[in-house]
Amino acid sequence: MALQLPAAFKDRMKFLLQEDYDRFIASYDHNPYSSIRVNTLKISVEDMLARSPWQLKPIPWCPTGFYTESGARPGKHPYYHAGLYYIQEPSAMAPVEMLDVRPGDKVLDLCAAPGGKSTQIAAKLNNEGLLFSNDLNPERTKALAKNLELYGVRCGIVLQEHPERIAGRFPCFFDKILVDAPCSGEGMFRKDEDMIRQWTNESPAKYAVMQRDILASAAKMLKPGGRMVYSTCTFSPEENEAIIAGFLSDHRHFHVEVPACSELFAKGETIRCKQAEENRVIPDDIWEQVEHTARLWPHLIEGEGHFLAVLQHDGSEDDRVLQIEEVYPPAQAGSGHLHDKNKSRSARGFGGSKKDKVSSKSATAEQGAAALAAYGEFIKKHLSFPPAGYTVVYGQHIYQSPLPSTALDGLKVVRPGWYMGDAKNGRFVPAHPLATALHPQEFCRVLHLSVDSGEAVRYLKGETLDVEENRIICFEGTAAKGYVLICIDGCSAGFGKWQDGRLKNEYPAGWRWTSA
Ligand SMILES: C[S@@+](CC[C@H](N)C(=O)[O-])C[C@H]1O[C@@H](n2cnc3c(N)ncnc32)[C@H](O)[C@@H]1O
Repeated sequence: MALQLPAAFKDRMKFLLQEDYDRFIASYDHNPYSSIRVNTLKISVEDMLARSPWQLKPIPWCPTGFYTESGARPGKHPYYHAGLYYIQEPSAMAPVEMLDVRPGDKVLDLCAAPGGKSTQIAAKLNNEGLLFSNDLNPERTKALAKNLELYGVRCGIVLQEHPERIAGRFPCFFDKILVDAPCSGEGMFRKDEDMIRQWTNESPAKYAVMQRDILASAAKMLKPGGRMVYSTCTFSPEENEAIIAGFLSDHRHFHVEVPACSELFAKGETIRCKQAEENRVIPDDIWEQVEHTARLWPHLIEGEGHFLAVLQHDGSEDDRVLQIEEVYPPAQAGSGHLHDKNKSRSARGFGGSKKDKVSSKSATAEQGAAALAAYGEFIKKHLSFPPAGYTVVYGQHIYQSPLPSTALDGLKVVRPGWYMGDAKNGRFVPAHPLATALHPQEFCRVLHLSVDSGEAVRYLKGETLDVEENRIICFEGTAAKGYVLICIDGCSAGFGKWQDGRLKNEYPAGWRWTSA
């Protein structure tokens, strides 16, 4: 075993696993597994299998997840830049599969960055419903927002908030909540040696305090009859079974559901956990439930170490909570309103800098109305459908949001919705995330580039391309000149602007292909 595991960690694992310890330690001789999850917002699993440059082997607990063959470099392929798949560790795909997300659900991903599980939830929503993706870490929240944009999410809101503050605004609101908690990361030691360096014998107890608080806040936001999944990528029972046992003791209106695919996973570890929790009186019926939690052990499955618990609220339909449309009746795209930034603690648009931002004072009602009118015109001329939800304007940035901006007042908002573009001098300039969330048939001008011809990579590098007029596919009555949706092997990747045989590249500088 080449990895230097901390002695205290090995002692803990010996106590936890007993006769299975040797098999567990032998798993560190195996390379970590590599896998991708197909982004069904952009491409079907069948189509991805048909055009995959690598051999793909199904992951048993995730119908859209596939192991990649050794030597595959999925991060260096144009399909990655077009958001066709997310590179995600196999075990990390399990929690969302157990959340049972359906189109139309209101879902909260409370510890979401960098967005692996949020993009998985979004694919299950199929852009119908609402996804709140929150994380406390500002840097990680930027990566989260970028990933949601790359993967074509239209119904997402990104927050950077303390869970308790969100709970204050959205009590009993969500149908489904994922708490993929910050943890000591023991299950990731094989994949990421940094996690070993950061680990100390005190880490599990330190994280357990945070996990208890985050889960308690989450419970306040779940509607009666709703479902939560709690997950970690660590082995210590203090952060796993003990958190669930404590939670059930304090929340008797929840029970643990046996997860789907339970036959593939090991049961929760209650014997050792009970011994460790001997100072706390936890009734036997709770320990029986804790057994229904699941452990993904690296010596038993092809993936890294994970834990998950499905927590079902016992409430009934009688405890029905108002639906979004009842609280906030839908409005037409382009008929939104200016957001008063003084009421929001922050709102940064994609690519926006402080310099770019129009202060709420200078963004007068007149300018706001002009911006909205230009946006409405653009939508009518260029899109085949009216985007759902509310049009909200933060400074010069225009978003289409599943909620009106007043619903988010007082919260630290990173993205209030689908970023459509900017109002500049009375004009509307479309933004990159508008393009990445569109399907080819939804935009008035489309240019298809193929990976095989090399044009896709040239576009992703930011090059200007020579393109004959007859290659621009237009809606009836639309001229070839103007904004064009660029698709790579049929999936949207960004915008270009066509005129007189030249395609000006609108792919953002910060996203460009830099590989050789
Ligand atoms: C395991 S990671 C989440 C991984 C993510 N779910 C994914 O699939 O990409 C845990 C995250 O919790 C965030 N975090 C830490 N404390 C938090 C808190 N009190 N509230 C919300 N998020 C928190 C961390 O910044 C970190 O990004």
